[in-house]
Amino acid sequence: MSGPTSADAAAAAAGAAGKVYRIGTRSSQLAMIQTNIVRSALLARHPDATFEITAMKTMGDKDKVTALHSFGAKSLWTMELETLLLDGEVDLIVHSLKDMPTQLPAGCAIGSILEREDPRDALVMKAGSPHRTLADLPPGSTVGTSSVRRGAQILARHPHLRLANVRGNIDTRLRKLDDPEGPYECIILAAAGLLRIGSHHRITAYLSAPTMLHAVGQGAIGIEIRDGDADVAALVAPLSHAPTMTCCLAERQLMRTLEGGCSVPIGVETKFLEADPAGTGEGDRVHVRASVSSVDGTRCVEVEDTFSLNDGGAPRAEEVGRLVAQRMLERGAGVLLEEIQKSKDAEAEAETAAAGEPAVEQ
Ligand SMILES: NCc1[nH]cc(CCC(=O)O)c1CC(=O)O
Repeated sequence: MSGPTSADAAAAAAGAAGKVYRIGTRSSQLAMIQTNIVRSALLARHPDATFEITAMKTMGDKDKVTALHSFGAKSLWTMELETLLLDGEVDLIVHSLKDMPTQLPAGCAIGSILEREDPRDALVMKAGSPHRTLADLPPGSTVGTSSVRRGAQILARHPHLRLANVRGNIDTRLRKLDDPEGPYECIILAAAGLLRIGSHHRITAYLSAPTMLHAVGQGAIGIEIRDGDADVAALVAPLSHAPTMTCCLAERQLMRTLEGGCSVPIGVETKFLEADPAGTGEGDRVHVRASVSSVDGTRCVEVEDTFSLNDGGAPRAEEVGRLVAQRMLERGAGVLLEEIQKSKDAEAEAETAAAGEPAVEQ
């Protein structure tokens, strides 16, 4: 993704005055907060333009979904908004990058990736729980998560714990957690969501490598635009945060290469390492740690390395993601992915029969 030139930016700034831009978003609390972050940033740059918000419930927000896999589970959060985008009903969409499929529909593109909030997962204990860590929990305690990635990593280190699905938006999940009649002793949520909705006080502990690698794109906000819409591209490009963009493009390419589109236990941790200002000759680098686990957590392929970026921009970031994925495949990740695909196919069949709920959480 090449940044706009200053001439482009100036043209866009001049061109935006008096215009009305429509921003599409989900209507959840977190989605609205993230959309307002984007709207404020745009308004600060273009005080003479108008930015309207079109909020909707997507299929993923609704509790029951019939035959979900026929749509590809991953697009449940984005598909209807993308239809509005392609129809010209909205001009840009604000998403949690984590919820954006790695393959966007034809005609759609990522216009910007904003600076990442804390990408780690967070452990949240039930209100009043005396426990502070997963290791503290008595055998058989129930951890609420619908994410196969989180579940696999928990079972790998804490096979004495039990997993149970918990669905809904963040506040719904917190409510289900605190229900005295409820089954959960704790739940795992993205720290970013809790921080953004102002619920940092609910974070009992941050989870990170080697215990828990986070989801691809977690904690970052992505802006989706129409491919080739130069006006909107120039409008949103300055909102991008280059280090976040590098890390997230690498993570997304890793996932794409592994073809782990939806509900596959791929965990990552990516750190942008800025060039040493003392001038050791080393340019910017990126440190990547990534894993694929079996769903029960008993097997895992992990790769960790540091890569030079050499000012290679988006193509280099994606090359790094591809390299890490290839190393993972060389070390046997393909077998794990195949197994997971098989069990997902079987699950999808059962779900069609039962018109069950989606398991799309990353
Ligand atoms: N589909 C759920 C979702 N999508 C984005 C976030 C949190 C914010 C983020 O990861 O950027 C969450 C909730 C969660 O995983 O706890």
